[in-house]
Amino acid sequence: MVLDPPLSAPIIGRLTIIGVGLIGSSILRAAKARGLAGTLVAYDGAEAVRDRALALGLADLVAATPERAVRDADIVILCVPVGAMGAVAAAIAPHLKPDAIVSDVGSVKGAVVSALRAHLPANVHIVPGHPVAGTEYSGPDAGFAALFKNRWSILTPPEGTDPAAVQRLAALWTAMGANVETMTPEHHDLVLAITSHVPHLIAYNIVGTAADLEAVTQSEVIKYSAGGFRDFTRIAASDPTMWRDVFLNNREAVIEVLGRFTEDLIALQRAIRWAEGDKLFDLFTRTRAIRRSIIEIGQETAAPDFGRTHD
Ligand SMILES: NC(=O)c1ccc[n+]([C@@H]2O[C@H](COP(=O)([O-])OP(=O)(O)OC[C@H]3O[C@@H](n4cnc5c(N)ncnc54)[C@H](O)[C@@H]3O)[C@@H](O)[C@H]2O)c1
Ligand SMILES: O=C(O)C(=O)C[C@]1(C(=O)O)C=C[C@@H](O)C=C1
Repeated sequence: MVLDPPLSAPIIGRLTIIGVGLIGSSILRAAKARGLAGTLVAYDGAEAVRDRALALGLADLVAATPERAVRDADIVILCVPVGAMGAVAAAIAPHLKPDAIVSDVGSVKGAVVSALRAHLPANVHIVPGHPVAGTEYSGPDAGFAALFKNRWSILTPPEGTDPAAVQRLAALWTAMGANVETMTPEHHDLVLAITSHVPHLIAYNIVGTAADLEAVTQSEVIKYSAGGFRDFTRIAASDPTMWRDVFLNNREAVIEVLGRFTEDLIALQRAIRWAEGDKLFDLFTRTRAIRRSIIEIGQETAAPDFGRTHD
């Protein structure tokens, strides 16, 4: 997957990325590859990450403080774990220029919107976002420029946000290859609970259960994990800080979806207990069709409408 060639002129003057991990470094790489900003600035709370960002040449300036990083920035994107968004917003708030756009890439939106609004001044534009693209790896070495190509980037601007600011951020994501969609934070959090958050919880749980089972020793887990279990271990290798913060900040939607999921699981358990093969066969046929339709439209990250019925 390759990005389009560089633009003839930048579309942003100064772009600042706070948090140079998988997502932050991917934005820097994509922006650099396509020449999207006049000046690229990076800051990370960890000195080792700042040193690595310098060594990798990810930005024109790797700032030593958040204050310095956001000075004169036209767009600032917070790429830190969801639980750190409020503290970062508080640290940069007094140093932002009027009319700057402040965005983020957090996997949860309602809690982040509240955290940003609580700390940022009224003279900046808050346009929260979430690129629905990632991997199980973290850190500045894990990023790559084409991460967002043909993936969704969801923007959740609070009511009353200047449409021109939303448009400028959308243009940045489009230039990085993403397809942009706008929705409310609440809708985002419910959709992502089913398509991303609960699937991760299921993966963490099944791998934990397997590891705890006496009969399945560590070596057997590895030895026989060529099939479906291996896919779960990939997801369950995702960053613990990031995912702790996701679940702590999207509790309501995750608990709602988990309730539905648990009911459906119990129904499957009953079908197995009573040897109701037709029920199992019907569900598996329906889910196979969903997978095939996702592949057909080339959108492996699209949210399927499961349309499950309860008995
Ligand atoms: N990993 C994914 O698949 C994925 C996909 C989409 C969105 N996201 C979201 O993107 C954000 C970043 O995730 P990531 O995978 O890039 O994480 P990461 O662990 O690779 O990088 C996060 C970086 O933030 C830095 N950081 C943490 N607290 C900080 C603070 N207070 N001030 C400055 N820097 C700080 C860390 O040192 C680290 O370098 C999260 O909010 C996550 O929910 C992740
Ligand atoms: O592909 C993966 O490894 C991911 O988990 C990426 C994934 C997802 O669930 O789709 C994870 C969290 C994000 O907020 C967005 C994307």
